Amino acid sequence: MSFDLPEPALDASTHQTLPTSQNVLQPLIPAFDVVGLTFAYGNHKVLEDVTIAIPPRQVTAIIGPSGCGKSTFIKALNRIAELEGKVQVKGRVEFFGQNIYHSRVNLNQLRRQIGMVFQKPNPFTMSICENVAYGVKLLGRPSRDKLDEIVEGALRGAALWDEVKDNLNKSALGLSGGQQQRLCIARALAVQPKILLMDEPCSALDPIATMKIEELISSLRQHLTIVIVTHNMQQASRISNSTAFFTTDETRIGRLVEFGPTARIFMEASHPSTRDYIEGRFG
Ligand SMILES: Nc1ncnc2c1ncn2[C@@H]1O[C@H](COP(=O)(O)OP(=O)(O)OP(=O)(O)O)[C@@H](O)[C@H]1O
Repeated sequence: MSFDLPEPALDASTHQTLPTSQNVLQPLIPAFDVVGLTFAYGNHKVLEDVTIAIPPRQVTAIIGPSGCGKSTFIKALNRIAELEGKVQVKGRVEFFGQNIYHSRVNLNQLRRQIGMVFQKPNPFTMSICENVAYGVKLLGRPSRDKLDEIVEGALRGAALWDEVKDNLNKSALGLSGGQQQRLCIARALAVQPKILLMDEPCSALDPIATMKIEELISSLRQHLTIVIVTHNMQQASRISNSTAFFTTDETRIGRLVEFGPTARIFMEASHPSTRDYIEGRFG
């Protein structure tokens, strides 16, 4: 793994803000500033020279054909890709100004701030309440009342509270697929992340459950930065502010082709391969 710049690992919550004319505090820096990222599992290069600045408090959709490295890209953003084996990383990934590949980065703290929701809902084999409280208890020992408050807040935040409030001690495995996915979102929210990475979170869900997750994403973006991988072009156009199109060629190495406001990417993409992909001509 290569680390470009030696610098202290700071707490990302210390990033600077400035008041705007509307007197609203706006972050000055991207949520993720990725420069020249090249990523390999062992010697298998999957991404090359990806440069992208992901805006804060927006939804960014990552689209592209199967195998172009979309999941790998988001798993490189919270360094969970390396849990799957040896990886090689070149380039720079800054999270609110911190180089996350610096050797002194606290990975637990990093991953707490960058939550992740996967394709298949993966609730733990425990009660609904224990699922949401799980990460909170790992971080400290809140009082019972505080924990109850956090669990309720996270379940409300994930638009699940009304459906489960009378069954908090029942097994999470008894929930429907869509409810399980919202429970996983609640579990991620409970530790107050700054970012939510979502890897095709609706691909295992029916249209109604998908609609609920999309509504949830739209409400969460007021407070959170969301990066979502999706194969569903309509979903990307409905819920995202910005879209990044990745693709690969005969080398099987993924590259970022184009990134910009979703409306522009969908209406007048600059690159022919982006237009071909969006219009369903390949992928
Ligand atoms: N843990 C891993 N070890 C080795 N190779 C991997 C690993 N995970 C993914 N790959 C390889 O990396 C490449 C990109 O995979 P990735 O899942 O990131 O693509 P993707 O665009 O998300 O694909 P899909 O849309 O099909 O989910 C593929 O060739 C895949 O086989």
